[in-house]
Amino acid sequence: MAMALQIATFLQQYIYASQHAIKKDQNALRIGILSTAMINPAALIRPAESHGGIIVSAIASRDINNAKETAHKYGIPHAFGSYEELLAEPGIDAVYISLPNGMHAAWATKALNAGKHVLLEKPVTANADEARAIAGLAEEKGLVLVEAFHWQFHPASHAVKDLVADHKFGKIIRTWARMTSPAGSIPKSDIRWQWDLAGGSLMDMTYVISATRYFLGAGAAKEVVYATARPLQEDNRIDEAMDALLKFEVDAGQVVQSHIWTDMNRANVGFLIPRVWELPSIEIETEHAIIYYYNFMMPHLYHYITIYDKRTKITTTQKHYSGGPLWGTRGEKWWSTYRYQLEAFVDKVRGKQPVHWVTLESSIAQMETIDAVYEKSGLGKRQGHE
Ligand SMILES: NC(=O)C1=CN([C@@H]2O[C@H](COP(=O)(O)OP(=O)(O)OC[C@H]3O[C@@H](n4cnc5c(N)ncnc54)[C@H](OP(=O)(O)O)[C@@H]3O)[C@@H](O)[C@H]2O)C=CC1
Ligand SMILES: O=C1OC[C@@H](O)[C@H](O)[C@H]1O
Repeated sequence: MAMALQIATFLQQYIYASQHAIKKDQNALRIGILSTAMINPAALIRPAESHGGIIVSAIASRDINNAKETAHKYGIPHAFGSYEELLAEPGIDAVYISLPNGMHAAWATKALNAGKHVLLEKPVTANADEARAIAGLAEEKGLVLVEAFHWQFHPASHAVKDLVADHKFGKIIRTWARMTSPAGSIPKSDIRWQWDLAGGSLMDMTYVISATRYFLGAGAAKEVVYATARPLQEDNRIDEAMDALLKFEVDAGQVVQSHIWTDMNRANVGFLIPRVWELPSIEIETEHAIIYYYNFMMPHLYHYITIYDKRTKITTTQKHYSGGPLWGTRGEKWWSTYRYQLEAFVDKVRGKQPVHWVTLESSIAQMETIDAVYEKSGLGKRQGHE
């Protein structure tokens, strides 16, 4: 149901963000966008409307007409017919890269070399070698580079983290995370099905590993016990679905088993009914509780967190659309995950401590885990290109 969530977010953002458009600060950060990707309005353009500290000042496309059309539609002052031209523009402080996965590393490298801070779409690169290279470059240049794991910035995610962080319910025993899209919901021409663009279900639905690692507070998986890919009929190098069992080391040597499952072509019930209820979710079992976070990827639309206490056998439910352990009184109920992310990004570029951050170390561990799953499945690591 990932696409449906995306569409709902577009609507949510359209309604709320444009209603809350505010005047920009004099020294607002100027960000440019590389590509006219579908995700741009939800992830950056709309959220920026309600942030006084950032202006979307340029957009670049391989086709100048697309760039102009998008610029006109969203009131973006400058349009460029190539990504290089935007990067050469001295008035731009940062870029948002929403190119296909396989192009992330090459364009993040060019952007950093051009002196721009980078908000880079997930998955950060095609593989861990590329992630290490761009992380090293960002550090060398002293520029901000971050993987856009928007969901991690939402108050609901912090509330779940808080539930497991201090062993309130004992140690974590196991986790289970899934993300699926109904059969036929992603057109065959989509970048997600293209080997050359580092497509595949685990790459696109990388959230399942991100959520697992975030709640465990773990680095890269210690072991991939098994990884079973269901290859795409038209190209067996692409995983239409991936089912894997991983082992992560947490705390002092304790090992947790984590099941992850992605499916970009999830069979409908009786061939007809898309599983609309199957939103991205994670279950975390601890010694004393089972915690379930429903719709962790886009909690701003709808989510719930249930805590089943094994000792009392009572289930309680929580929802958090604002506030929480990290944001406190900052933020609004209508802020999307992307809006929270943008708040943190602007803070980081401005040298302020963001309430939460996706570190480069974490993005490298994320890609190491993805590489290991692909290797175990027999499909092999993904490759990047320009
Ligand atoms: N954070 C989130 O919630 C989401 C993140 N994503 C991530 O964002 C990225 C973009 O995804 P999505 O919006 O679906 O992408 P789209 O397919 O909509 O757009 C990709 C853009 O990349 C540019 N491009 C450059 N070279 C190519 C090529 N060879 N083939 C296709 N496009 C090319 C095109 O822009 P142009 O022609 O203008 O140059 C195109 O519009 C991915 O990395 C994806 O994982 C996607 C959806 C949600
Ligand atoms: O990041 C994403 O989030 C929403 C999904 O629709 C999409 O496939 C994925 O790229």
